[in-house]
Amino acid sequence: MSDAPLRAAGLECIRGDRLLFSGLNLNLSPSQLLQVEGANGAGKTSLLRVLAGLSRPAEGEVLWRGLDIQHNRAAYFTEMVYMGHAPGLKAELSPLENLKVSAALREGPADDARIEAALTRVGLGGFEDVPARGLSAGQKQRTALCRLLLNPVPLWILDEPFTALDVRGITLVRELLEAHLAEGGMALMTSHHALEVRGDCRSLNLS
Ligand SMILES: Nc1ncnc2c1ncn2[C@@H]1O[C@H](COP(=O)(O)OP(=O)(O)OP(=O)(O)O)[C@@H](O)[C@H]1O
Repeated sequence: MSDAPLRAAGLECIRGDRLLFSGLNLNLSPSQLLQVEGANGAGKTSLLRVLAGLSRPAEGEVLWRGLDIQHNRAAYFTEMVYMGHAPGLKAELSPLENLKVSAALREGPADDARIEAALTRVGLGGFEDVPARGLSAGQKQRTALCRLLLNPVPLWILDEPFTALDVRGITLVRELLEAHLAEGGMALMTSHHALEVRGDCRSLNLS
């Protein structure tokens, strides 16, 4: 049996009256990236939500370090970050405030200097105090990416992380992924962009 930290076996997913996939197995080991590919509507987001423990499969199980994530959600959520389609920011709060709130919800109060350094790293120096409703789509996405820097966890699950990003933003995500893999992290990702990431990269096609 594989000793990969993330293992899924026999996954089946049905949305409405459509069977999206069945009998799906996957493993993810340290320093690996798995890119989930497929046409619009193939079930990529549905699969990522199941792997993140946000929805339940019709059949099968997802194991994290050998334990079913549905029965060990609290432990799983301390070791995994999920970034969905939407950046998930409160419109009236600034990037600094949004990140303080999300850090406080996860690992306790965060220090401003660390958050400001992360915002600078993602190219948002000078925008720390602008309410999120006044940011562009790409700037909101960059704010969301800061969560990866501020909350170092082994597993990233990223649904379309390049949404709204310009060329430099796409390079930034690639660099973050490469550093994460080099440190032994794991990542699952969907993307319609072809992306060359240095490291152990695999793909799973749902079409
Ligand atoms: N809440 C829902 N209720 C019913 N069907 C849904 C729901 N959400 C998604 N679906 C259906 O499930 C299928 C897969 O959707 P999903 O979002 O997983 O696809 P995707 O591969 O991520 O697509 P895209 O590339 O467009 O983001 C689609 O046919 C969609 O219509």
